Amino acid sequence: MSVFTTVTPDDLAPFLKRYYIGQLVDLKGIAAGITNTNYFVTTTHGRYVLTLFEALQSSDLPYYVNLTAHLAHHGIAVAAPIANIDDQYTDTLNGRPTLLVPCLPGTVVDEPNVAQCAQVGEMLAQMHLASRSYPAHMPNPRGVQWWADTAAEVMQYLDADTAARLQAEVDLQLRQDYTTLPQGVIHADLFRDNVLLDGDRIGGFIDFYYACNDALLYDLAIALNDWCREEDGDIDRARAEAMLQAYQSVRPLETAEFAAWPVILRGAALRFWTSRLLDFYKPATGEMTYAKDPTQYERVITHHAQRQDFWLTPAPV
Ligand SMILES: Nc1ncnc2c1ncn2[C@@H]1O[C@H](COP(=O)(O)OP(=O)(O)O)[C@@H](O)[C@H]1O
Ligand SMILES: N[C@@H](CCOP(=O)(O)O)C(=O)O
Repeated sequence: MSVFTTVTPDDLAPFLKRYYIGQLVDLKGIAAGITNTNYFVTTTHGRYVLTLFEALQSSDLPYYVNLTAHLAHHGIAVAAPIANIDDQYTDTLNGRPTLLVPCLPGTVVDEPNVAQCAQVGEMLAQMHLASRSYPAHMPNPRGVQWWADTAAEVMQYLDADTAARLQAEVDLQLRQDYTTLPQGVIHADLFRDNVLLDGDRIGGFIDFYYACNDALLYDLAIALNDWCREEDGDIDRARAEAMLQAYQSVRPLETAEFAAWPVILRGAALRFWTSRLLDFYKPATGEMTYAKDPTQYERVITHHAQRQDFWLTPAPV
């Protein structure tokens, strides 16, 4: 259950007076999510999601919040932040910075189909293009050096074989230079649980709190590694081809990206292998003890390392 800060209707009444969204009808905590407190807020005007940020400070929020406003302005399916009576997107409730957004249609899909993977690929490419005019810049706090530092921190807990494999992956990634690839704003965590789907249509991309500036191809690799992944860590060809073709129908990949693709897929997997190892062996105090399985991403890397064909055919010119 991810309601860390309790909000009662009495707490919310004065807060809602700072918005033009009607009177409170119902307030319900959202169980999904692992970082922030989220509530469904139903008013006489409609249904909204209220987020109370548990780790991010008010000063951290503008990059993410203005980004979603920018993307919504360009027609990308994201929840546009709602401004308060002072024309501010963020406010405060029960000692936490807050954000209020409309409730998007759809639900999280655990087992996506080919059409859904294509929709995600297409919208991801459109998100990459739409954010070219977004002026703010945020370096990736979880870039290659973070993978290397995190691997070093957890190495002591691993058996010798696993430690050697992890170190080899880190060394491989430290030899790459992804800064020469097309750069832009990336979501950086576009997993199945961060997209709402309404049938085969995207209800919305959510949870932009890892968004940053980095290689666009890396974002595509993160999404593909999750959306097209099978239980054993292998990638489903039909879903991968659909996602890549749909992405390229909007933003064809450049020659350098074709060359980088097999290795960046492993980098995108290493990002989550290391973060999951860290969550598993050194959970931060105050965080929920639930940690996702690190070996899932170790297996993804094993499959990528053995693969000859990476589903990319040049886009028609
Ligand atoms: N705009 C929205 N519309 C509908 N549901 C939402 C919206 N934003 C979040 N949710 C729901 O809240 C859950 C948790 O949101 P998320 O941003 O992933 O939280 P966390 O930051 O804690 O991981 C989502 O799985 C989804 O069910
Ligand atoms: N999608 C990631 C989890 C990202 O959320 P975090 O806040 O737990 O880092 C994964 O599946 O590992």
